[in-house]
Amino acid sequence: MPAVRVEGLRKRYGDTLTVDHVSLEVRKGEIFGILGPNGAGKTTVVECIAGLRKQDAGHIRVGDFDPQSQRSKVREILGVQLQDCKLPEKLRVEEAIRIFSSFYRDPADREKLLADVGLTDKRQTYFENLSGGQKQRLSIALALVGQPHIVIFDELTTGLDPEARRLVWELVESVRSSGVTVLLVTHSMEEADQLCDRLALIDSGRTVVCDTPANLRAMAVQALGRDDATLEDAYLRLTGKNFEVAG
Ligand SMILES: Nc1ncnc2c1ncn2[C@@H]1O[C@H](COP(=O)(O)OP(=O)(O)OP(=O)(O)O)[C@@H](O)[C@H]1O
Repeated sequence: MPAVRVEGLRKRYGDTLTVDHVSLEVRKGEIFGILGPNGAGKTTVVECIAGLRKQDAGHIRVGDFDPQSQRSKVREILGVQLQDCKLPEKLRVEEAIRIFSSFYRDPADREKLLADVGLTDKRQTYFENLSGGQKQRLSIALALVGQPHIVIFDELTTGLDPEARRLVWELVESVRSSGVTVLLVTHSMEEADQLCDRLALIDSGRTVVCDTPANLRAMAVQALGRDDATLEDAYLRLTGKNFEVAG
């Protein structure tokens, strides 16, 4: 059984069809990327997967469960870090982890979690005084506090400097090594190429292709006759659009 299965997902906001027939399958134990430009509909897809939005059409399964009708079951196996995690400014790191732990029957060990995300020495620090990278590492800890089997990370590294981004990438790798399936939303080609085992390329609310970064690059190499073809070239080839302006 796949970790997550999405078939023919559609979601409309008013008159706009934001997600139009997105289908994808996330295998257990992989880092699966949803890659697309800003506004492509990536967040809407993962919000439907998490049961935070109701789709207009299509089927979603998280493990064996339907996020709409079995939301509490899905909450037991799915951890979510959504874009722009904002906590009260005067909340300390360890208070945030304690509060989130209280939502779960069998929460993770709080000391281990702090150590795993490299925030043990920041436990007494207010949220407002954390750096961007530390805030993102805290948001990863909060997504993992319920010991999920699958975790969604949405735009984890946007705005981080290269060093902070590298630390977050290492953390994502170690989350996967611990046996958790990762569904990663990103608009960074580099991040997708670096971290993901497989990707769904999303363009204007549609899945263009699902494949490994290496296969997508190989496709672009063959199509363009250039050995240095990149994921970006593959995107351009598949959509006819430049990634930066496609959303
Ligand atoms: N609640 C809403 N009501 C109306 N329109 C919305 C709503 N949420 C998102 N949209 C619109 O749907 C489109 C897709 O948004 P979404 O956040 O899913 O895209 P995204 O690919 O995650 O983009 P980004 O990378 O910028 O976060 C955008 O045009 C956005 O403005």
